[in-house]
Amino acid sequence: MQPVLETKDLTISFGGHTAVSGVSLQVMAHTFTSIIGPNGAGKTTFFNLLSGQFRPTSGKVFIKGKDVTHLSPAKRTRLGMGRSFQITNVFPSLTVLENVRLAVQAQAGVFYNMFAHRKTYAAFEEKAYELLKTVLLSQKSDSLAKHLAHGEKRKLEIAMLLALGTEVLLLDEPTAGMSLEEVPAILDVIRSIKEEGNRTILLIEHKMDMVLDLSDRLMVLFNGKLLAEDTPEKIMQNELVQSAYLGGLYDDAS
Ligand SMILES: Nc1ncnc2c1ncn2[C@@H]1O[C@H](COP(=O)(O)OP(=O)(O)OP(=O)(O)O)[C@@H](O)[C@H]1O
Repeated sequence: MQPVLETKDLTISFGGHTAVSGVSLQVMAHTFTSIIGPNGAGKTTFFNLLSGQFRPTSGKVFIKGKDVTHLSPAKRTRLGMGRSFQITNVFPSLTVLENVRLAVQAQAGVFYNMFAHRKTYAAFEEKAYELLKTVLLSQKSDSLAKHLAHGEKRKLEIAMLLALGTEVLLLDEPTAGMSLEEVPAILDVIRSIKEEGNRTILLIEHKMDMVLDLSDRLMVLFNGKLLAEDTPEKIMQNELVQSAYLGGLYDDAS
C-alpha cells in the first residue's frame, strides 16, 4: 500500500545548524502518529517542511506518491494536507456555523451567486453542523467566532480543516495555551476524529499520557534526527530512546 505521506532524507539547515537531518518516514493512511522529542528537537520544523512553510535544504516530501517538495502550502492543502494555524480565514464577526459553512462551500467550489438555491444552502449548513458535532462545538453554533474561548477556537479551526476536506491533519500541540479544564475536551475531539477512521493524523504533543493513549505509531526526533519510529509499546522499550530522551520527557511532562 502506498503511504499517504512520505519524506525521503528530509533536511533543513539554518545557517550552520541542521534542525531536521535526513528524516525518512512513511505514514500510512488513517493512522495516528505522534512526534515526540525534547525541546528544540526539530518537531515544529518538521511540520513546517511537511506543510510547505519551509523548503528543505535537501530531501523530498510526497503526498499520496506525488512529489510536493516545491509546492506551496496552499497547493498542499488542496492535495489534502492541512495544518490548523493555516486557517487564516476565520471571520470573527460571523457565527461559528457560518464560518464552517463557508469552508464547506469553499471545498464544494460553490460561490455566493451559485448557491442561491435554498436546498444547496441547507445541505452546506447541515454538513457544517455535523462537523461542529464532531468537534464538540455544536452548542456554540450561533455564537460569534470572536466570542469563543481559546480552546473553542482550536475546535473551530479543526472543524474548518475537516470542512476543507483535509485528509492529513497536522496538529502542533493542540493543547498549548489551554487551561487545564479545556484539555479533556480537545482530547475528546481528537479521539472522535480518530474513531471516525477516515483521516490520517500527525500530532506533536508533550503530554505523554495523551500521546500513548491516542497513537498507533510514535516518531522520536532527537537533534533533528529520527531516532526511532515504531508502535508506542516498542518505543517505550527502546533502550536508545530511553537513554537519549524518555526519562527527561517524563520529568518535563505537565
Ligand atoms: N526559522 C528558523 N531560523 C533559525 N533557526 C530555526 C528556525 N526554526 C527553527 N529553528 C531552530 O531549529 C531547531 C528546532 O526547532 P523546533 O522549533 O523545530 O523544535 P521543536 O522540537 O518543535 O521544539 P519545541 O518542543 O520546543 O517546540 C531549534 O534549534 C530552533 O532554534
